[in-house]
Amino acid sequence: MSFLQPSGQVIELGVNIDHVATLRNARGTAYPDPIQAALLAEEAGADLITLHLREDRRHIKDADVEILRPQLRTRMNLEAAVTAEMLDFACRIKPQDVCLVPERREEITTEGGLDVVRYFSQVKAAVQQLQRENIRVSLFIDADAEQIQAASECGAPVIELHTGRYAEAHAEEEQGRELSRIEQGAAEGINRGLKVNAGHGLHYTNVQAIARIPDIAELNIGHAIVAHAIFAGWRNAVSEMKAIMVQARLNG
Ligand SMILES: CC(=O)[C@@H](O)[C@H](O)COP(=O)(O)O
Ligand SMILES: NCC(=O)COP(=O)(O)O
Repeated sequence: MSFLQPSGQVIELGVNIDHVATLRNARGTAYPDPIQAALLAEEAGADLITLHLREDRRHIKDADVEILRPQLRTRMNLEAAVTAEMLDFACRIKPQDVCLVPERREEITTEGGLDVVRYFSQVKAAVQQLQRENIRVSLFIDADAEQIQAASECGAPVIELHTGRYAEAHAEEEQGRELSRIEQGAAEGINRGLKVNAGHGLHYTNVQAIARIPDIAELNIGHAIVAHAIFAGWRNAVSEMKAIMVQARLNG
């Protein structure tokens, strides 16, 4: 369910279920079930479900994606690296959305945005391959004018601005600078006719400033929701995040 805001721009919540799978994999049990988490998240207000099939399968497994795809009532946003293996998998599963992300096996989490400038030809080919399967492609990039331009020029209709540096900023001044970068990046994306999303490291007290940016259509949030769910319950963690986002957008 999307909330139409005075600005006319809907703010949507993509719930990333990766770390439900992290907890499941910790003991090799079948629980907690990421599929159940996704379906309950939809009931609690998620507008889409995001999941990151990493090369090392540290959390989401191929079967999670395969089983979930036909069951989702909203839509699936599959995050994947720009590799033949992942592109072929995505073309077989045909999620509504694929977000191309950078990936290094040794990273703890996604460290930066996809370098579309450096890998332009490969990313363009990946975008075209996915679009041939009627998959909408998003590029997970830093809020950088050159990257936004390259994303537009390679034919991707959507960008997701990496909010990690904003989320990890300790000093208020640094966080303000990062917020301005994201605001400018979002405006640049809109000027280029792109759908602009954002995500990474967002939580219950830093999401408001991002949700207030009227050019941003969708926030993908996972780790903080899974963490909060331990104390508040899964449905509440999702519904609370959605309510905070909507209220922030309404307040402007
Ligand atoms: C691309 C992104 O920022 C998130 O999807 C993040 O990758 C979540 O997965 P990890 O926590 O495994 O990095
Ligand atoms: N693309 C961001 C995402 O899906 C969730 O990132 P995080 O909230 O787990 O940091």
